[in-house]
Amino acid sequence: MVSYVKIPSHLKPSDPQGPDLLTQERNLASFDVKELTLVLYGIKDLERYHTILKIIENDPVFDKSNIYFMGRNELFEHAIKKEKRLVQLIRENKWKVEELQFAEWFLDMPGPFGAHRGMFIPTLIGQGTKEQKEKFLVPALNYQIIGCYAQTELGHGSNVKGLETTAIYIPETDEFEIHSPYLTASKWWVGGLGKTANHAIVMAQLISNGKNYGPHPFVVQIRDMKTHLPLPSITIGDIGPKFGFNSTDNGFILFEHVRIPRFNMLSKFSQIKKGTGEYINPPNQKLSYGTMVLVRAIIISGVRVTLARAATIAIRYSAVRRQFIDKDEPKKLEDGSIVETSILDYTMQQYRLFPVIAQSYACFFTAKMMVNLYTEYTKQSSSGDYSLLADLHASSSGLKSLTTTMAVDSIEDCRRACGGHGYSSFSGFVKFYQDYLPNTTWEGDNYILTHQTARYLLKTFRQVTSHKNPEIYASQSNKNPTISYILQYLNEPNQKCTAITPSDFNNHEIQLRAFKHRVAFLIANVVDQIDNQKKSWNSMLVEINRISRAHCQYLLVQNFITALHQPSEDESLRMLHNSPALKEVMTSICNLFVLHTMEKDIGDFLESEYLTTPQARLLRIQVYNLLKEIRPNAVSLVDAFLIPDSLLCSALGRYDGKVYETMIDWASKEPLNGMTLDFNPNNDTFIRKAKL
Ligand SMILES: CCCCCCC/C=C/C(=O)SCCNC(=O)CCNC(=O)[C@H](O)C(C)(C)COP(=O)(O)OP(=O)(O)OC[C@H]1O[C@@H](n2cnc3c(N)ncnc32)[C@H](O)[C@@H]1OP(=O)(O)O
Ligand SMILES: Cc1cc2nc3c(=O)[nH]c(=O)nc-3n(C[C@H](O)[C@H](O)[C@H](O)COP(=O)(O)OP(=O)(O)OC[C@H]3O[C@@H](n4cnc5c(N)ncnc54)[C@H](O)[C@@H]3O)c2cc1C
Repeated sequence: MVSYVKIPSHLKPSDPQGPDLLTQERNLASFDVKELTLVLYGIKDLERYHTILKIIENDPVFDKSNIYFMGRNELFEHAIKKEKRLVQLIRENKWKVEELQFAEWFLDMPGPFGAHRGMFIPTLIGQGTKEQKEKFLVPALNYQIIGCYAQTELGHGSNVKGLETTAIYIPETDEFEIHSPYLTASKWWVGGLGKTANHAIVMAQLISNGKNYGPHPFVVQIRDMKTHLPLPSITIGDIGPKFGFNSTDNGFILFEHVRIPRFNMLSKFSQIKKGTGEYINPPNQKLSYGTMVLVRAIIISGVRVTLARAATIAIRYSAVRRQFIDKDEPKKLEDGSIVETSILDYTMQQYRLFPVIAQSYACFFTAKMMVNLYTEYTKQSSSGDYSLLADLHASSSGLKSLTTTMAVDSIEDCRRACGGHGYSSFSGFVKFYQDYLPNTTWEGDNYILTHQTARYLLKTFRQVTSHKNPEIYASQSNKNPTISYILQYLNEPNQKCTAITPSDFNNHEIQLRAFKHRVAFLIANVVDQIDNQKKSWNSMLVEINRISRAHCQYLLVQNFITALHQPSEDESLRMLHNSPALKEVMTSICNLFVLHTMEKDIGDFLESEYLTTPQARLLRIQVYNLLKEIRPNAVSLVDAFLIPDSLLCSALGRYDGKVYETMIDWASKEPLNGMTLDFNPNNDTFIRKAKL
């Protein structure tokens, strides 16, 4: 890239300690960073990581050095080129899902084929029959057709039952007619639809013999395979500029009595019989919403690396950045000279940033739990047993909501913790934040999703408490955390915390009891208000949100603690258990996650009367103690995430700590620096290219 500004050569490094500060930090670690990285990735995935990274970093098509200077059209073109190159690489290297996951992560750009891979293909896999897979999935996997997932409409998103697009069965021709009766029925927001896709999975109200059977998925070809123009009676467009995600062509589509063969209704679970139009019921009414459950689970698995990326930038920058001389504890160099204090040494900075590291590790263990639950469900459902679906839907909804909200809040906290430079695109936060933000809205708005989790919790509470002998559920409490805490609460509704010193709060039994008691107390309260005081659902929505949050925080806490203590077959967990140094640092991180989470929501714990006010003060002191304990390991804990510089794309978070050199180098490449302003008012051009 061209530099438009020549940087004077006389400059000495302004802070000779700068990059060295990171080396000094790394020397403080109490554990082996490589060992922790291995725990996080596992041996096989770490090999994959290095193989794929090398390919991506050495390919000029994936070069990101110009990315912060691109406008919408350039971004889109760049993304299309990347997608095409990625397809070539998939073919050349025969990449499977495992490799592709790394490639997509390193590419770091929402692209026009994202919905094809993330939603179109999974829906065909999950909901198509064998014949439908042959017809649509095989060409989709070969990129001969490119698809998108068209569910949301201009007028309805969350309320899927309220969708207005119809698919009416026409027995005479054995076809469906796809139609958008109102402007508000226009499909909207659909990723890859605006310019790229030639097929769509359209969620539409299935109507046969005059009866509406609710939203079902239909495969609809939308563009001509040769000209790429929209097919007759179909109107398509891009929805315009957005907060972020501008490298993707989110689109809209309207149908005017478009006919498709009956074959195109995805029919693994429910079918329409030829000629009669008879509807065959699915084994579970919500199976047509299956893609959403899968994608929510995938989103939860991705939160760990999002938090890790934000923490890496902010922690490394905070170690390098210095402001003020600490009057009480001035920092002295070996030669006795006094230097400004690294901002990572300020306790407020630690309080803002260390919990983000802890959140990332907490999400790592919960992602494992989510994958296990999903795998178990897939296994059972393949033999017709859908009994785990309700549990899976409840935990994936609530955890998607909690963890993605946590992630966007933490990216912003980390950005602000970098002061003014955090506001520059060169920080690596701006595009990253903009592109991540829709995770709180898509696949279910984060507030709406908590209703689903709460419904399940209230139902379970009512079921257990209405039984003459609730203990009959005890045998299920090992597998079902909700039943476990409800039973504990029923047995001991006035449980009290036994901590008398700050360090007592490191006791994992005390921590678990606190979270169990709090969530059961909150559920009991909501049940009482709805069932006995006859409060409406709407009047309880804030409490509904609170119980989903409390439940999911408990899941995160429980999964972390279990991972530290329970013997496991899991390769990563065995490595963790076998290393005393790793176990020690992970225990501190776990304690910080648990106690910081409690402290943030201390009102709930006090209200449930598990804690007293003096105990809340002790807890806070223990949070401060943990910050001090973690401080020497902070940089190494983020190094262990192994987020490559090419992905971070951050002047502040680089591994070598060369923050200031990079800031001025990148600024010199700003194209505006290649222009001169022409102030002659009689000229109709105000800006012209400078002669370099
Ligand atoms: C890999 C990354 C790729 C990223 C690309 C992402 C691009 C973005 C794509 C999209 O955003 S696609 C559009 C996604 N849209 C949504 O997620 C819409 C959100 N809304 C819903 O999911 C649902 O409508 C609702 C909010 C869950 C409500 O549904 P409904 O009104 O039908 O249900 P209820 O009456 O509340 O409940 C009925 C019953 O069904 C259960 N249930 C609801 N959903 C599911 C489900 N998905 N799976 C299983 N069960 C479900 C619900 O719990 C109720 O059960 P009971 O309480 O009656 O037992
Ligand atoms: C970048 C991006 C990409 C997307 N990609 C796709 C795609 O590929 N395919 C697709 O089909 N969709 C896609 N979507 C759409 C997305 O799934 C929806 O935006 C999402 O489901 C939320 O629906 P909505 O926008 O209609 O919000 P609304 O449902 O209108 O919600 C608006 C607000 O009202 C509140 N609210 C609504 N109902 C209630 C209630 N009952 N109680 C309390 N509060 C309520 C919500 O909490 C929210 O704050 C995408 C969205 C974005 C931003």
